[in-house]
Amino acid sequence: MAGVSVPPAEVLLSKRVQQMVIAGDEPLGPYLCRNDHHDEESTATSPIPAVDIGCFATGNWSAEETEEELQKLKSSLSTWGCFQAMGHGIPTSLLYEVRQLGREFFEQPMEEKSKYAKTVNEFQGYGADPVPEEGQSLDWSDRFFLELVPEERRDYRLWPQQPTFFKKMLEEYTEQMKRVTEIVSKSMARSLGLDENCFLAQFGEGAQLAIRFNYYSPCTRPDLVLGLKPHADGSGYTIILQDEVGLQIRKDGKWHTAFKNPDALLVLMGDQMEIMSNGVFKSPVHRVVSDEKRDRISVAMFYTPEVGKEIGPEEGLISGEAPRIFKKVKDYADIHWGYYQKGMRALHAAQV
Ligand SMILES: O=C(O)CCC(=O)C(=O)O
Ligand SMILES: [Fe+2]
Repeated sequence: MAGVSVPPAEVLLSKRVQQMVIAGDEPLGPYLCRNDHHDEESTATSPIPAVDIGCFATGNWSAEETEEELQKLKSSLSTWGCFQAMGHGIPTSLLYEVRQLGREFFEQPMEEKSKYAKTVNEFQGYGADPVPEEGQSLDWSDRFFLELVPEERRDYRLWPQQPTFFKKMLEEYTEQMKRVTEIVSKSMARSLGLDENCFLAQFGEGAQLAIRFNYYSPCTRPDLVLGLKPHADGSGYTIILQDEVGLQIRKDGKWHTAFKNPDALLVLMGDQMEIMSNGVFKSPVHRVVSDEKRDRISVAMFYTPEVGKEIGPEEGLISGEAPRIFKKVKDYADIHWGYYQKGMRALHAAQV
């Protein structure tokens, strides 16, 4: 577009996407990242498998039924790299309230949200990702990111005063997530025939939980932007709560839309679970598409090994037929971040 000057990413990122949409601004420059007309044809609609994790927690199920769910879990994680967790025991009302908490936060006036704003290079707080490397695209979304566990990593100055029940609700959800991560980590180990505590031991006593509320504004040109660019997570795994469709998972060369299921938690493997499972579980590439009319909230809980803790493939998964494919690594999330900012995956950095 001759004659149209595009501000640099730093300048664009000084404004929130939500503000731009309210002001009627069109996306421009690095926000324009889609040129994949052909990929519309390759969007598929097969549902992500659902696994009833209640059977791993209660002991009320028969051995056959439990084995069947374990097999489903293993098969979903080695093909899709994710599954919809049902039977998690979190009341539907709490899931609704957590999503609502996100909505209410973003619906506040800018002056209120700005009290929790992060600077460009920080992670915790309200804003967008730090400025990516030259030539990388920007996401058509706003975020609010908080570290939750271990508690000493919390920065309470960034915990909103409004809505007033924010702190209570977040603490309640954190407790539920600790419980769910324990069930999921143990079940994943059992599904691979390993000692049920092996992944928990790798995550360590100081395993981290961090939450990201993602707000995806509508966009007049959803064909040109993405709410979140294609990426794989650097976490151990991520537990996603969503209210509307928009998330897509890459599998077999196609984008698969994750249907909305307000009662389910979408459990998605990050690169570190791919490493610990020696490649048996896949860390899937995923993205979020924008909608012309509708906004969307998602709440992602990142579960990541303790800071400074070395992780690596479980020995029990390595054999003559299944040689080690990953090295031991530590603070992989930082390695991941370096590549993410270049628009690249990081997993190769952990390969032997
Ligand atoms: O919004 C979503 O559903 C996915 C969010 C996500 O992939 C992330 O925060 O890493
Ligand atoms: Fe993600």
